[in-house]
Amino acid sequence: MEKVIAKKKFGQNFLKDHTVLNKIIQSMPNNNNHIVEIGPGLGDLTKNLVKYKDTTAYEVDTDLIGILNSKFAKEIEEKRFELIHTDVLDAWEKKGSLYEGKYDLIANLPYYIATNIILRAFEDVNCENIIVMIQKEVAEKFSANEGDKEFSSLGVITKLVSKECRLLFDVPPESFDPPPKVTSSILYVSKDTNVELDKDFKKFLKACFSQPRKKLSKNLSSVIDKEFLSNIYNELNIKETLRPHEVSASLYSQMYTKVKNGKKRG
Ligand SMILES: C[S@@+](CC[C@H](N)C(=O)[O-])C[C@H]1O[C@@H](n2cnc3c(N)ncnc32)[C@H](O)[C@@H]1O
Repeated sequence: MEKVIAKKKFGQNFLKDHTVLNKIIQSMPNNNNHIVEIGPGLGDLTKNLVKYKDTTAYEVDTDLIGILNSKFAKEIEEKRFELIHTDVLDAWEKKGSLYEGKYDLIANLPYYIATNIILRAFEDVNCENIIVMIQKEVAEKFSANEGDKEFSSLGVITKLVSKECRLLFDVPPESFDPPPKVTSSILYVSKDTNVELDKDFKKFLKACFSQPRKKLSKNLSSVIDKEFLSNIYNELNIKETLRPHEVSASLYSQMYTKVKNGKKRG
């Protein structure tokens, strides 16, 4: 077969390391969920996924569609594999969910939109578990704990929407062809499907973390009345000197509820 030239604009770094592929498969949750893969690429991970479970994959690159259709002709015929040729973010926009039943997202993500994809998967009510390869630095933001210097709005959101979030293992650039410039990590998130975040919560967090090294009270005082803010701090027993990364996800959630209720009244 003709050698495929990886396209930078689609974040194509094909995973070639069999040990890593096996470790991803071994990390799959033991349940009856369908699998959704984003960006099957040349199908190396896909080949392993379809051995275990029915899979739906979304691929944007037209040049890969023919290759995948012939590689997985048997699985497509047997309805164990469905390949959807589209930009996955458009699919979410149009359909709301990537699959009509409960599913786990398992993928080596295109890094240029990895954060967006994970945040979108958090909102997709049918997605229960997420096992994705992303840039290590980004994975550390998602899995950070309060007090860690990496704890940001991504960490707060992840804590609130998940039962568990962990970095499973790191993957060096040499495991890919072509090798990316950075180390990668596998991120595992088990979602708490009962939680739905308020649509304006992200805007509130943006204000909270606008100047991450300043005091949280300073960041909030530019969007909230000082006296109202001081009352919230007193009611929730929050120390005035705390920086944004030192406040727990649950306190952020309680503060947001008070701000929202206060605004409704005011
Ligand atoms: C890092 S590669 C992973 C390829 C393959 N899964 C592997 O592990 O070798 C990312 C894949 O995502 C695809 N991709 C990039 N942007 C996409 C988008 N917006 N929607 C769907 N697929 C996309 C790329 O074409 C590529 O196949």
